[in-house]
Amino acid sequence: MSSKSAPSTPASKIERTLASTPGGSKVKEEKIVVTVRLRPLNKREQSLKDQVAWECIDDQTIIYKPPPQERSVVPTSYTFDKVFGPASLTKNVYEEGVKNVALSALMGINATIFAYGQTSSGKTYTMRGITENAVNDIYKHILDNPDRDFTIKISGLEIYNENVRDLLNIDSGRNLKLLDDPEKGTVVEKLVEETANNDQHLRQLIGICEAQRQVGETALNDTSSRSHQIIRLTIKSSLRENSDCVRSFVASLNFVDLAGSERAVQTHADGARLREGCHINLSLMTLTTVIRKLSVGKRSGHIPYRDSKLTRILQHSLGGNARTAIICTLSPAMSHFEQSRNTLSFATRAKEVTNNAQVNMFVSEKQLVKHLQKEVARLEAELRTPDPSARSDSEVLAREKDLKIQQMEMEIEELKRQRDLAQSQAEELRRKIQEEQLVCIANCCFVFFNRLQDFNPLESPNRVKKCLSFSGPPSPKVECKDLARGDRTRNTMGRQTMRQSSTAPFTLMHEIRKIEQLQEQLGEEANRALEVLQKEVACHRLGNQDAAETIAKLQAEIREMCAVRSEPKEVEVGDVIAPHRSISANLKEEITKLHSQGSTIAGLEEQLENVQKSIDKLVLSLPSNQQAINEKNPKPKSQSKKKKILPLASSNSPNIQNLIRSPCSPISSARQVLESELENKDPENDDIVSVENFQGSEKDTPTKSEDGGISSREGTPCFQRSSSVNMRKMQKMFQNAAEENVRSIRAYVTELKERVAKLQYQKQLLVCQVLELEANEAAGYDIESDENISELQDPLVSWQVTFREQRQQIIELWDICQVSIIHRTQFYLLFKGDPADQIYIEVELRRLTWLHQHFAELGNASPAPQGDEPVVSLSSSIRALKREREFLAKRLITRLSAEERDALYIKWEVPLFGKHRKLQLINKLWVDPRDAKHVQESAEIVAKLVGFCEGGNISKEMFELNFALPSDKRPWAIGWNPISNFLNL
Ligand SMILES: Nc1ncnc2c1ncn2[C@@H]1O[C@H](COP(=O)(O)OP(=O)(O)OP(=O)(O)O)[C@@H](O)[C@H]1O
Repeated sequence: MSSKSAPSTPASKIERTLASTPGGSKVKEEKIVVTVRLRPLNKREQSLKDQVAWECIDDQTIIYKPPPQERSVVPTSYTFDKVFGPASLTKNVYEEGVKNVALSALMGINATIFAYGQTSSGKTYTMRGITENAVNDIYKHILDNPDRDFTIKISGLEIYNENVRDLLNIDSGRNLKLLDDPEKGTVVEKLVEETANNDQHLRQLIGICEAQRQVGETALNDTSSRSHQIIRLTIKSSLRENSDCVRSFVASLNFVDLAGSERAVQTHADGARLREGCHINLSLMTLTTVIRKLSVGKRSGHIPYRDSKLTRILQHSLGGNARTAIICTLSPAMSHFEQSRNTLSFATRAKEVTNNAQVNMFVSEKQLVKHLQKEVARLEAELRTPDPSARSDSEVLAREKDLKIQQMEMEIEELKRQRDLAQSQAEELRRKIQEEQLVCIANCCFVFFNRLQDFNPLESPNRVKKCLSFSGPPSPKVECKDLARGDRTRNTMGRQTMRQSSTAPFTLMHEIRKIEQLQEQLGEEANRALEVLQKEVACHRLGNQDAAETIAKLQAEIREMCAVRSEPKEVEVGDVIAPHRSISANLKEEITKLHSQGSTIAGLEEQLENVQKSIDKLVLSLPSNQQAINEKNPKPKSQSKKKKILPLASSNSPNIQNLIRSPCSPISSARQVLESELENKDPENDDIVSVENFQGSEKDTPTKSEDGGISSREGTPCFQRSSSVNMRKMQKMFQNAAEENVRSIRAYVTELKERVAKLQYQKQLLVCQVLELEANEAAGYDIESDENISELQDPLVSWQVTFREQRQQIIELWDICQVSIIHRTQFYLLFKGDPADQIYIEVELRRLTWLHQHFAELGNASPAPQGDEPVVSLSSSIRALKREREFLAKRLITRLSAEERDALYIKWEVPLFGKHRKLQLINKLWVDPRDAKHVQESAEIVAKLVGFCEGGNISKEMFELNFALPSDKRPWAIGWNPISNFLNL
């Protein structure tokens, strides 16, 4: 903004939040400005001789003044941006508390001022004065800034019983819809917006809005506002004519007068007033939740703006693109202490909410057209008088770009030239080496030829041929022994042979024979090396003894398990009800069967554990792991050498083959690759292996010749390169395949475990049924005529309906039987009506029914302990539940922040500063089984305290273990008789 247009009003003070140049729209984070206003005691309060509970001790602190009889309570103080005592004027509240925020709207920043507080605390009284003062200042600013053109529009709405009504068009009687606009956010459809011609007109329109608002009489306020009122001014401003600036400011300024939070008991509300009160409290609760969530950071999860129309409309003002000021109004009366403290808690949290206000600018079409016309005129003038020095920026840029491209092209050319030069140099070098080798061979032949001529001219052609057959080619791989001593030898060859020219013919013959012999040896050596290599490859293919044995064991175990697994299939879900008929005939037999099933399942789990161990062993025996182990625990040299050469030493175990044949195993393909690699091996490579072996093998393929240069294969770089690359590749392939197998077996084992868990549950259900039947038989009840069972078997009964009914029964039985609230929470959060939950719901309902009967039979009597069995009685359950609540109360400290705790105290109406408030809160959880919301919220709190989340760290299969004693690892193995074992909580 130019200095010319800078506001001369105190609004200039708010530059800290402004993007003060029209060119930028910087976002600035800023906390909500929170002030508190304490009104004087009103006539009603005075007449009731109500005491003053609050005092503003300075301009930022308000404290609670406990009555003399409450000496023990430490005075509590709250600090805010500003606090205003009973004697303060609304003008002061405006000037010191909200003016800066309100006038931001004049410079394109959205602003919202709202009043929050209990009914009759002075919200309307304060907001009227604030609006009046703001209007005055807005028009003062307009007067002070004649260079800018301002447009002010006004709209007014109220949210009454969750309906949005247009206060400037009340006759329409419409409930206005809220629409989502991608740019503007929530928009109220068809809301009338009037343009204010001047300040008087604006005041008049505001007056209309206030007059149309729903007001009613309550015990606390003769003119109680029964709706939330939002008066919105939209302020646009742009620089007047002759300005180059095309951008204009636009912002909205909201004055929000909320309906007061109220207690029906205090307002004596009934009928329509009570209904209004409910809506008011509900939307204020959403506002409180939004503020609470925003106060712990915007990333604290979902912010429920959409839960009420109020928060939806005010979304920008709550943590969004706006500056916001909240005035919290308080009654000083002791009788309103609780409500006042709730207001202060709200204010405390609101202080932590951060907004991201930015300057909102728009380009007016009129201004834009004007600007473009000017620009066109300037360009036309430029074209008429071309001036090279006045080139446009884009031309300069294009030129720079062209220059850069040219430069890069030149660099590429230079690089190409250098590359060609290097290639020709390399070519030249290669050619020279070949020439040198040819000279060397020619010399050699010349000497032989001369010698043979000396010896026997008639035989010479054959001899020459033979000599050339091994010394001729330039390749170094077939150089004869004398020639193979290296470059040095090769270079001096000519001189040596010249010196030998006088050697006797038989010496020469001997030389030739020796070379022939060496050639033969070379062939043999190559063959031997190949054999060793093939053996090694074969050994690798077969795997090592340990792994093979493990795999054999593993397979035997899996086979055994498969056999065991088929047995419990008799107890499938569909069969659960079936035993009823036979049970009534022969209960004993069924019970024995169940008992044996228990041990079968136990056996199955043991088997599973064995398999798991075997898998772990197998994983350990894999080459990479083995190598890691060897590195960790070095073995004696001979052993480690064996491992190194044969990491998967020979074994004829068929098991590995079985494993390899497993459909998910890639090892079969790995094997094919292996074989094809050997079969298709390039003969050239054979040569390389043999020659290099010839050059350096001694340990594994010793030769007779000491001076033959044949040494150990180990440590020969070329050998390692050619064979160990393949070995590593093979090991890797085997390892991958084995790991793949292990993974598939693990998945299989997990699946089996899940089946075991399910069987266990089914067994529990069966046991419950048996007990029920036993009890019914004892009572002479005819099982066949049991309607409940026939209903259970009726496939037409909708599961969802049944689920809801049964879950409600369960919740009520939990309450009656004083069941652990952690257990309730887990169960409640886990089983939400999925058809697969049927069995769990069934079991829970049956065991609770049994428990209920059991408690009823016991009455107040303390049951005698049966051996080691824990005694279950209602009183023991109550005691256990009490301990659990105490435990959870302690967890409130560690699991929740102070703010979260305070929010809960407020929500659950626990005095914020009361004694034992943590326990008080926990004692309020899970106490109303008929209130679904209460149950849900109780479960959420307990879940948070014990640290489990839905779909997270608890699973249905795990859940069943909660029926068992913590010390009991295999609940099904105990047998059904002491049912209290798994009913114990
Ligand atoms: N600071 C104050 N000084 C003097 N009187 C006040 C002050 N605040 C409020 N009052 C008086 O208290 C009464 C209730 O105030 P008001 O209607 O503004 O409360 P409210 O919070 O808007 O109530 P509701 O939520 O029920 O609408 C009014 O008669 C008002 O004049």
